[in-house]
Amino acid sequence: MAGADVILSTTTLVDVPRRIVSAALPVHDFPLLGGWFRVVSVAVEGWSAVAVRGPRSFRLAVRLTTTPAGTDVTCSATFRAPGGPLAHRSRVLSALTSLAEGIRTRALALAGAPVIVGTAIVRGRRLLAQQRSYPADAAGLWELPGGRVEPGESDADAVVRECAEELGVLVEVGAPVGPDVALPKGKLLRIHRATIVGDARPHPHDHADLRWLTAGQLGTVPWLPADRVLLPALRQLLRGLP
Ligand SMILES: Nc1nc2c([nH]c(=O)n2[C@H]2C[C@H](O)[C@@H](COP(=O)(O)OP(=O)(O)OP(=O)(O)O)O2)c(=O)[nH]1
Repeated sequence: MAGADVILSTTTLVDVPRRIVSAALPVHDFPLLGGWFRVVSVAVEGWSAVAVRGPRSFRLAVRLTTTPAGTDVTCSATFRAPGGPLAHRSRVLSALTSLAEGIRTRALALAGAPVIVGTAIVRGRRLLAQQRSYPADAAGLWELPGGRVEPGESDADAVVRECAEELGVLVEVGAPVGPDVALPKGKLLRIHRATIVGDARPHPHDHADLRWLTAGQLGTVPWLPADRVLLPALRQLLRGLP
């Protein structure tokens, strides 16, 4: 018997801004309900994953909604239940609750995390990427200009300072791009859009190379792992430019 599609969901309030809760969503394959799930999209508004091993025809989605008290995390599952809608209800609901609890715990930890700002500098429908020269495990990989937000600085102050130090240019800082992304050692990566003031040319002060990449070229360089999560948002940014 094929059974009907069943949708179950739970909502949990997390007292943390949505941009930070989005960094708490799993981005690698993870186990749930006796199987493994693969993340297929991550955005500030939420996330979706499909079963790749175990419970086939199973989709999970997390929707993040800003509320006056923080962020509502709604976890939902869509699946085929051969025994009818009630057959797996309590097991699925408890898995959704544990998914939400994991997100909540990580989001609360990330709320106090040091922020690393990255800068999406765009010019003529191209994005400026830079190649790291150190440490050994990151040398040769690509990232966006930026660095740690120092005590007392705003994100925008840190973007301006880092772009001056790393590239020798003055930038005008715009809105955040894509979701925040959790980094190793409990840090948080947040990308801001920016444009170079005037027609100054950036020079790599402590990086191996710089490149201006079109949306179609973004996948042609090896990025740091966290930046790979951001490629869809960066592509969308470039494709949406006038
Ligand atoms: N600037 C930047 N850092 C990134 C990106 N993606 C990513 O994972 N990171 C990581 C690499 C580093 O571990 C960390 C940046 O921290 P940092 O600025 O304090 O450290 P750093 O290694 O560049 O060294 P330094 O400035 O202390 O010399 O963030 C990105 O796109 N831009």
